[in-house]
Amino acid sequence: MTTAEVPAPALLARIPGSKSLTNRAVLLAAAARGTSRVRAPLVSDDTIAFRDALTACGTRVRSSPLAEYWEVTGTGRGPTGRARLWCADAGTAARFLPPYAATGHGTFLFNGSSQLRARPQGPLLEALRGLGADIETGPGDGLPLLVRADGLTGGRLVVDSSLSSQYLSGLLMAAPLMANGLTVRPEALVSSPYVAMTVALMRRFGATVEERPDGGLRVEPGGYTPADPVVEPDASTASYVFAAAAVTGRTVTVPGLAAGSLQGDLRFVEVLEKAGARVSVTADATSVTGTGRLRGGFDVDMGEISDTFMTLAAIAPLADAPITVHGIGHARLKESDRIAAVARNLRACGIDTEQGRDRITVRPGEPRPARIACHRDHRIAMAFSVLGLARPGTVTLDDPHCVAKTFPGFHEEMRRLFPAYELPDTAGRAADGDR
Ligand SMILES: O=C(O)C1=C[C@@H](OP(=O)(O)O)[C@@H](O)[C@H](O)C1
Ligand SMILES: C=C(OP(=O)(O)O)C(=O)O
Repeated sequence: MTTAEVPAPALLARIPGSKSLTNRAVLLAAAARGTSRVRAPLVSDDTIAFRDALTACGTRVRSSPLAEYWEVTGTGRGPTGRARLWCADAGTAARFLPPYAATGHGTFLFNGSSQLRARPQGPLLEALRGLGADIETGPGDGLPLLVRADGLTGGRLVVDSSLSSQYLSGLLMAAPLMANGLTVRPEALVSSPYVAMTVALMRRFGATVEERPDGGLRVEPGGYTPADPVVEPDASTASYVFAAAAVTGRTVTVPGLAAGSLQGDLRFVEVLEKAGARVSVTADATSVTGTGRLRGGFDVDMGEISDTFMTLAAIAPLADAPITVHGIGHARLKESDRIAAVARNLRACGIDTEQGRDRITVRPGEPRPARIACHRDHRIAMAFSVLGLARPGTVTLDDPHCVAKTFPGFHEEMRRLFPAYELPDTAGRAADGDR
């Protein structure tokens, strides 16, 4: 082999913990009687908001000095007393915490940023009211909401899960604290891997959950027992460094994100494989090796892994043929209307796109420099940063700090891995909504 043929060494990415696993683990630990340790938690805006909301209603959480673990002391029941819970931008807080609060006794006022207040809560409220919970809301069906809690007996429910899976996850996690447990069937479930993650973690904390032949789930009463789960690196976050591997022709490895992962978003690597990258998922790590070119000419359903569709869409102009993503209508209801935001930003780069209710097509083209409107959506910022890595000088983010929702050190890690990555101007941060 000549020197020219020696492959560049793999880049080892340091990807912080999963937001979804951290927030589930902290909630289940709060509901368990005794002390749990949540190891390698994500420390970011979303998980700090979630942790602080739980602390506000009486849970003790202590971080080890370097946040290698959070020690959570739970009471074995729902919260008691009066508290205000600030959910910031975190959909998981707004959807997981009200059902937990309703199993307790007291009054709990939930609120969040203007971005979060615009996100729908209707199916969750309907389900909780169907279980007898007393909940007051403002004029819409979102936050703010007041839960006047007096315990829940549980029962049977059908939950509209067409807008978000988080309603079902929230109800499931509260179910072991209901006197008679819960039998629940989702209708039109999106993002189903997150429900599988919920069930797996509930079992880890000692709950009994059975799958029923009609697609429903039966959760037995009896609460939770403490556990010491290790949080995996976040698979949605890893999608940016994997995409970066694909467009730069390098190999990126994420240790700890491996076969048997509880995160559906790890399947994003299969999408990169379609686009021509080489992928390896072993018992210890996942690696993606790119060619520096992207193969297009495919149409892919990303409904179950919709947090990663933008990672693909932002680099899709670099492919040799159009790429269509479908099944992602619910991505319009997240931190931004993500289909519209991606289309508008690509258009600003001179790229031709076409959007439908639940789809987007991106046509090949050479992006021209543009200021990217992040809409305070961490994933818009991170996805377009990968395009900026592939085409230096094209991408300026209007709010580079918004990555802090799930990965405060994103830009620095991209720069460490890829010295050519242009660090954004870090002056200023868009307001995070009126509190
Ligand atoms: O349960 C979870 O942890 C999540 C579920 C998904 O939301 P939807 O179910 O609303 O699609 C995902 O987009 C979000 O980032 C995290
Ligand atoms: C949709 C997201 O977050 P959440 O719903 O948890 O606010 C996300 O992280 O992409």
